Amino acid sequence: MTLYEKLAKDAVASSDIDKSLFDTFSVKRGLRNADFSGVLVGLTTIGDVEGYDKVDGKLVPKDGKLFYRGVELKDLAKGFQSKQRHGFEETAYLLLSGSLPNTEELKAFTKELEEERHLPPFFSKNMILSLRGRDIMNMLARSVLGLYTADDNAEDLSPENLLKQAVSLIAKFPVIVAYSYFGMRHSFQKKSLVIRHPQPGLSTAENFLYMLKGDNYSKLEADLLDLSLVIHAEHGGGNNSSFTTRVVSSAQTDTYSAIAAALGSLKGGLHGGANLKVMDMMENIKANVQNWRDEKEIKAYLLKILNKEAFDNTGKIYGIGHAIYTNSDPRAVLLKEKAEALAIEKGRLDEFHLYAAIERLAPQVFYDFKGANAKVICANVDFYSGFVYDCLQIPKEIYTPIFAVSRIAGWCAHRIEEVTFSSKRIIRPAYKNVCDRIDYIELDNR
Ligand SMILES: CC(=O)SCCNC(=O)CCNC(=O)[C@H](O)C(C)(C)COP(=O)(O)OP(=O)(O)OC[C@H]1O[C@@H](n2cnc3c(N)ncnc32)[C@H](O)[C@@H]1OP(=O)(O)O
Ligand SMILES: O=C([O-])CC(=O)C(=O)O
Repeated sequence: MTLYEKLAKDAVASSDIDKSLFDTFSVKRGLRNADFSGVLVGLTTIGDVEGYDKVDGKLVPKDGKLFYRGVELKDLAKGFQSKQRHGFEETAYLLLSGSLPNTEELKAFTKELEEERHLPPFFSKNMILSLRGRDIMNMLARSVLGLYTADDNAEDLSPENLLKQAVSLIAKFPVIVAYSYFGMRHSFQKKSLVIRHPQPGLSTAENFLYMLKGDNYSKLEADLLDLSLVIHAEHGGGNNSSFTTRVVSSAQTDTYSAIAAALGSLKGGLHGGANLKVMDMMENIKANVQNWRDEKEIKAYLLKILNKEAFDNTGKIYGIGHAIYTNSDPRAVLLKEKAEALAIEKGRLDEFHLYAAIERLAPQVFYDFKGANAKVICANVDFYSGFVYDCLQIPKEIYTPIFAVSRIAGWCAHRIEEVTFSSKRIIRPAYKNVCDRIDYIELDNR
């Protein structure tokens, strides 16, 4: 046995905690109650996620709703779309400040974003030439930590400084992602290094597409990317990356440290990284299901996935299930509409129908698999987003980074709330230790 095989065997054995002890000590696994609702750990005024009603102490599933500072997401989207305007900038303003901007405020905020898009000169050069990386989320996190050095006021926790840092990061994220993508391609795929400077007068979504593809993008693509940025921007305080932001911020550390931690969380396959997992899973399903219209064959394959006999053998159907949503995730509903329109335009309806069949059949297979007490599950935001990006010919490597380009707005709002609110306290829950006490043994006697 090698050293690592031995260490791994011992670590696995000593990490194994009897599941029944969680009940014995009333510990909520994953901070979730037995009825699947989350343990209440904080108060916020930022995002609100509704997925069920509690009636006589029981959860009653319902269609999902999402609110940003009290405004329902679908009303927000309808508002700017009906005026043929991009909405990410006003969404970010709403999340950071607590209210929708008027025309003057939006203009000033947009101008500030425009100015803040430029990376420090030493930084672009260093990042592209030295920051070799195989994963854009990892490169983004390292870049964020690097920006600490470029900020003379990095440790200042005053609300005004936190807001300056927030606007700077919201502006810079798309630039860093685009440059990191080309840097990665250059280093590892021997492709050309393309650096396009952000252009004045373009929205966040347009600038991002411009930096990726030059002028080679359509209005439809820009509108869809803008919508995607709006719907991914915030999801309450309990989602894994926003909670990470709050936990780390509660220690009174700097913005760059907190955001780098949040990026690490979002990258995970059960959180923002699920959009990439969905694409890999769908490739696997497409290759293994002969007849995409045969529901029986699709169900049998989904069951194999749940049984850990197919795809990545984890037993997870990615893009399905949510901590709060039950009947539907409103973001998936919005994306599905767009995915269908795109599929028609791009001649990919067969694929779209396969997605729609999996969205419909996965919950049925899940209930049969789990039995009567299974939680009610539905497609989540990550289910259709990859398909939409693929139709827009956006490279796979930046699916999860696009989530970050958007969610940075929500993270910053949560950080500001956590650092600023008057009843704050460092977040420090308890862990019950269930290890037996043992005597220290001298090295020669072990
Ligand atoms: C932006 C976002 O983060 S959206 C979520 C993106 N993630 C995914 O799509 C990954 C697939 N989905 C999942 O893993 C889960 O549904 C989560 C992590 C999103 C939410 O999990 P929750 O439902 O809150 O909690 P939990 O993971 O305990 O689920 C309850 C049970 O249902 C199972 N389950 C839930 N969703 C799925 C799924 N998609 N596939 C297989 N099993 C699932 C869990 O394994 C768990 O089983 P257990 O009680 O035997 O341990
Ligand atoms: O709320 C969650 O647990 C995950 C999620 O959908 C998000 O962060 O957008």
